[in-house]
Amino acid sequence: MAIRFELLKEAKDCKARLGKLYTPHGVIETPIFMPVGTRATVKAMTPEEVKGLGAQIILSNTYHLYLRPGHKLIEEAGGLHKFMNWDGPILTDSGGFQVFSLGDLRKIKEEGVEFRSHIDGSKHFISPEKSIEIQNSLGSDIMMCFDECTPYPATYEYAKHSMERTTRWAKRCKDYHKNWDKQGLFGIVQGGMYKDLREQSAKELVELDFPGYAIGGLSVGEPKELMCELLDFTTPLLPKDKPRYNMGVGTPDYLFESVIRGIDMADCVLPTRIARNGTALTSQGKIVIRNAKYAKDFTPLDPECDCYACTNYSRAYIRHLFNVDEILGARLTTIHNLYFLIKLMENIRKAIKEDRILEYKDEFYKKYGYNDK
Ligand SMILES: CCOC(=O)Nc1nc2cc3nc(NC)[nH]c3cc2c(=O)[nH]1
Ligand SMILES: [Zn+2]
Repeated sequence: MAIRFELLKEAKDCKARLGKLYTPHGVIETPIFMPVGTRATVKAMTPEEVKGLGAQIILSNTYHLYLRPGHKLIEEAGGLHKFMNWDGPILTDSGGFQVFSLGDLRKIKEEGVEFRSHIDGSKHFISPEKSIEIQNSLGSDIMMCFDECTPYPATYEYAKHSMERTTRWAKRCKDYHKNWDKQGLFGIVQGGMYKDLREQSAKELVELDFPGYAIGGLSVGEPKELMCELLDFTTPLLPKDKPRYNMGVGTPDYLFESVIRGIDMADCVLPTRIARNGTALTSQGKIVIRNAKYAKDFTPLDPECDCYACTNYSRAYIRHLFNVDEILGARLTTIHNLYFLIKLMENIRKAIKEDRILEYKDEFYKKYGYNDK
C-alpha cells in the first residue's frame, strides 16, 4: 500500500486529530499545511529552502504540468521528484480549479473535460483515465481523482448531477490506476452546499475504499460559516482511520477551523502568492510591508518569529527591496510566510498533543486580531 495513515490521538473537546501519513517518499505528521509548487517549483524557493523551513510535503498541479512542459517530458526526466530535485512526498492536484474557473473555456461531458489552454488557446481533452496517466507519469506519491469542483453557487440539480458524475469518474480513476504500491489515490467529496448530496458523495466514495479523502468544492467563495458547517457535517462521514484533506485552505483561521473539525491536510497558494506582492503574515496579523510606515522600522517582520528573514533583516530593508522591485524582497517574505504557516501547524500539533487546541486557537485569534464570534 503506497499510503498508510496512523491515527495517533483524537481531541476530547473537538474533532482535531494527530496522525502519521506514511508515503513512499517519507512520513508526514498531521495536521499538515502543504506548500503549493504549481509548476514544479514553490515559487522563489529552492527545494533545500522549502525543506529547511520544515515543509514535509508539497503540491504540484496536474493540468499545468501537462500543458507545460508535458507529463511525458517529466517522465523522461525520471519523474517529478527528480525533475524538480525534491525527494519528499508530492501530492498532485488538478490545478483544474484554475482551468475550471476559466468558465467558457471548457465543456464538461460524461467522457471528460474539453478545455482550451490558458496559455495558447489550444484545445485539450482530459478524462479520468488521462488524469491518472498524467499523474502516473509525474510519479506523485498522492494522486487526486478527476473531479468537477462544483461552482458556487450552484442549483441543487446542478450540484447533484455534477457530484454523481464525479463519483462515476472516481470509479473510472480507481479502475484505471495500476501501481497502487507506488501511488495513493484520494477521492474528492463534492455535493455543493447541500448536506444530503455531501452525504451521498461521501458514502459512494467510501464504498470505493480510497486510502484518503479530500473535501472538494469548498473555499470557492462561500461564506466561512458555510464552509465550517459543511466540514462539521462531512468529516464524520469519512473513515476516521483515513486522512482528510480540505482543498485550497490556507489562512490561519481557515486552518484552525478545519483542524478542529477533523481535517488532517490543507494546501493553499495564499502564503506564497501574497508574499510576492509584499504582504506578510505575522503573529499580530497581516502587514503590507511596502507601506511607507515601515520605511524606518528596523524591527523584524514578526518579533516572535525565528525564521531566516526575521533573524537577519528588518522591515525597513524588506520594504526597501519591494520599493525598488528587488527579487530578494519576494524571496524573504515567501520564506517568512511559509515558515509562519508551517510553524503554526507544528504548534497546532503540539496543542492537540497537550489537549489544549481550543485554548491555543483562542490565544492565537486574540493576538492575530481575529474577532472570533
Ligand atoms: C485531478 C485533481 O483534481 C482536483 O484537484 N480537484 C479539485 N481541486 C480543488 C482545488 C481547490 N482550491 C480551492 N480553493 C482555493 N477550492 C478547491 C476545490 C477543489 C476541488 O473541489 N477539486
Ligand atoms: Zn519570520
